Amino acid sequence: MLGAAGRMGATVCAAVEGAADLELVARLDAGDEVTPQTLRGAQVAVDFTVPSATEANVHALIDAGVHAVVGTTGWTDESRGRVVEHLARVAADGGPSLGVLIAPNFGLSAVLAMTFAAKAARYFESAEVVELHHPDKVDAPSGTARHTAAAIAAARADAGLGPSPDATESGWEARGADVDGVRVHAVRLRGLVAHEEILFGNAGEQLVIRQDSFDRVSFMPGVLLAVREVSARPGLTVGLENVLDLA
Ligand SMILES: NC(=O)C1=CN([C@@H]2O[C@H](COP(=O)(O)OP(=O)(O)OC[C@H]3O[C@@H](n4cnc5c(N)ncnc54)[C@H](OP(=O)(O)O)[C@@H]3O)[C@@H](O)[C@H]2O)C=CC1
Ligand SMILES: O=C(O)C1=N[C@H](C(=O)O)C[C@H](O)C1
Repeated sequence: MLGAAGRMGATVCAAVEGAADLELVARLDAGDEVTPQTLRGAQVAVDFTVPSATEANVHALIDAGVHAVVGTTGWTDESRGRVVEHLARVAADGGPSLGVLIAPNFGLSAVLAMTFAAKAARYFESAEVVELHHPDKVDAPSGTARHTAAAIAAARADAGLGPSPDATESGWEARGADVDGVRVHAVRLRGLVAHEEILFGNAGEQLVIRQDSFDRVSFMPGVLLAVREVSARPGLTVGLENVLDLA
């Protein structure tokens, strides 16, 4: 477990220790090197660290011949592309066929909300995303909101829809972040864990899809499923929806 002392890391360690078919062999945190020695024979590593560290961790895991399950946010098309290239290079050099699974959200309610939103997107003129989190979160907007907005944008483009209507002439800073042309708003509030609302509008009607993770245990079935499945999926997989066959 990389990021073992963190909020997610500690919860994952407890979940792995509670699973009869899994064994927790190493707990690494900030300041620990990721090497075959520190990984202590691990077959799969789980990374819940920080956006600034996760890419280097994944490359170190590939070099160590260990499959990776990654929940940390901050990934871009470019950083994911470098992982694909690294995995291909290792395989071409006769190295192990490794799997890396990066998921912005392991919660079933969040994965389903994103899936439903992607399906709904083509039918609505307007779409916006609101993500709500605990105030100790370091990134904004959330990885889940970015993934959701990107899926909505792709569905709108497929359907030939243009931008959501918006006559705002000034005060753009109040309109949230622009993620692939979809406005994303971030709320930080003590007491919250992780929540998302996806709003769709047409003349005279609205659809709101909302999901709530009230406790980090909500992410554990998805994380454990990914740990069990990642070695059977060589290359890079992005999103738990692919493992759940929802994509
Ligand atoms: N995909 C999903 O389902 C979910 C994803 N997340 C994401 O997971 C990440 C972690 O979230 P959370 O657990 O709340 O954050 P925390 O800050 O609680 O935990 C991060 C941990 O990683 C440690 N760390 C920092 N740098 C390194 C490094 N180079 N190597 C190993 N460990 C390191 C930190 O140590 P220190 O504090 O000493 O710096 C800390 O213990 C975030 O990106 C968050 O958005 C969160 C929930 C669900
Ligand atoms: O930092 C968090 O807490 C969470 N991070 C992920 C994200 O940015 O989407 C997943 C979930 O929302 C919790």
